[in-house]
Amino acid sequence: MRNLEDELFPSTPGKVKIERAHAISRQFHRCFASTSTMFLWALFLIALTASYLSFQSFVDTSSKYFHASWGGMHWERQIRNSAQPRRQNGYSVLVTGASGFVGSHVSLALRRRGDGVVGLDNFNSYYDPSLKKARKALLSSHSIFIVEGDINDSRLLAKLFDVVPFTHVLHLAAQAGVRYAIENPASYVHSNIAGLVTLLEACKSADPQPSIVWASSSSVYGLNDKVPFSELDRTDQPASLYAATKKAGEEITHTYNHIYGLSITGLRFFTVYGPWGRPDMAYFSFTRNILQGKPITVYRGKNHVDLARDFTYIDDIVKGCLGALDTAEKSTGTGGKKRKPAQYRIYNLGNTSPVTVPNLVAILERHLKVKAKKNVVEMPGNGDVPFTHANISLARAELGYKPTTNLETGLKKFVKWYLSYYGYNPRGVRNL
Ligand SMILES: O=C(O)[C@H]1O[C@H](OP(=O)(O)OP(=O)(O)OC[C@H]2O[C@@H](n3ccc(=O)[nH]c3=O)[C@H](O)[C@@H]2O)[C@H](O)[C@@H](O)[C@H]1O
Repeated sequence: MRNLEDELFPSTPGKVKIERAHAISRQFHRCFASTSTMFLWALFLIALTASYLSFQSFVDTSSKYFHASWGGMHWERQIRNSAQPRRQNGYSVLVTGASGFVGSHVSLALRRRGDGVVGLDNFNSYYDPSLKKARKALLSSHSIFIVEGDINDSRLLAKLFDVVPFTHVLHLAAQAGVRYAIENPASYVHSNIAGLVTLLEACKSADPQPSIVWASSSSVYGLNDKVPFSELDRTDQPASLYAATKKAGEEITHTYNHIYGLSITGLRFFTVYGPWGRPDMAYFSFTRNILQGKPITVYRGKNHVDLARDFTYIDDIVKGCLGALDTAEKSTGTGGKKRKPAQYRIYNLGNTSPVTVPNLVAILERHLKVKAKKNVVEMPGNGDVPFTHANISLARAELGYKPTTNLETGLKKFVKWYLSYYGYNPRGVRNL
């Protein structure tokens, strides 16, 4: 039988062979000893790495739930202060999307008349978050505190309702934009459906339950061609996923009203524009491009028919929101159970005088004193509808809603704001 020695030194003779074999054996044991030490070290390192990784995942998971940006006594004090009404029988309103266009305007209006306001906004990057931060700074200079968080965060919502017995929720947080839904459909489901349900769940469990006023959209009329659009018209032919999620929101809110007794008012906004507006909207991006000398794309409908919108000025929309809050009845549920039927309403908030897109451009050219480079193209089939036109009889009768600003005047105010905010900076970036 061949031994190790023979294997290693097949030709080594006698004693030398034996001594060398011992030496080899010592080496082998040393080597084996060092191998097992290495093995132990390796085991130790693996264990260390594994515990580090699981610690990391614990930190990641916990940070989801114990987010550093909210919680703590100081934070709660800020929330309570901000929610405190400064007038008799004033409201405590939770405004979602408070750093958004409509949200920031209504928050300021509520604060000015002495209501308490707490904002909630996730500051997402759908459009320049620095504009949202600037709106937040404006609100904060009026003692309005905005929580940075998402409406899908049920723990955060529960905490907010724990800290403040909100009388009202003005729900304006949403994924806006009709055409962007083609690019990012999931974000519409996330914010306009999942987020809405999370918020309603929190409202239903809150004690007391708040009254809810929320932003639906003129887009729910979709392919409806009966003008002007009335709340009684059909809304089952959406032309975009955005419209479909807003319509779904109307059905979802109805369910929560029916089962849990939440008082709910949906407002169908018609193409809202004005100072501090949304850079993704046509009037805003046209202004930027015209000032930069860049071409603008003007969509045109079938048979060369111009597209038209019932453009509605922000101050009119603010009055409509306040009218809805002021006429909202209390929710009727408690402990998650309805005690009696609660109010459920839907209103158009439009201007009632549609203007074509080429006309919008002509007004901007006049106010900016610059001629636009127009690129007129067929309307792509990406969710647009040819026209919108609101019948506002119901809102007028029940909310006292009465729009007073036409597009000419409203755009003048917008341009004035645009130039003061961005300056004449041709890159459309804010001068600080
Ligand atoms: O009422 C609503 O519920 C919605 O209003 C708004 O949608 P819209 O009415 O589509 O406004 P907006 O994009 O300003 O386009 C205006 C017009 O310019 C045309 N348009 C647009 C872009 C362009 O590059 N060229 C162009 O011709 C375009 O074809 C259209 O005819 C909100 O964005 C939306 O979030 C929702 O609130």
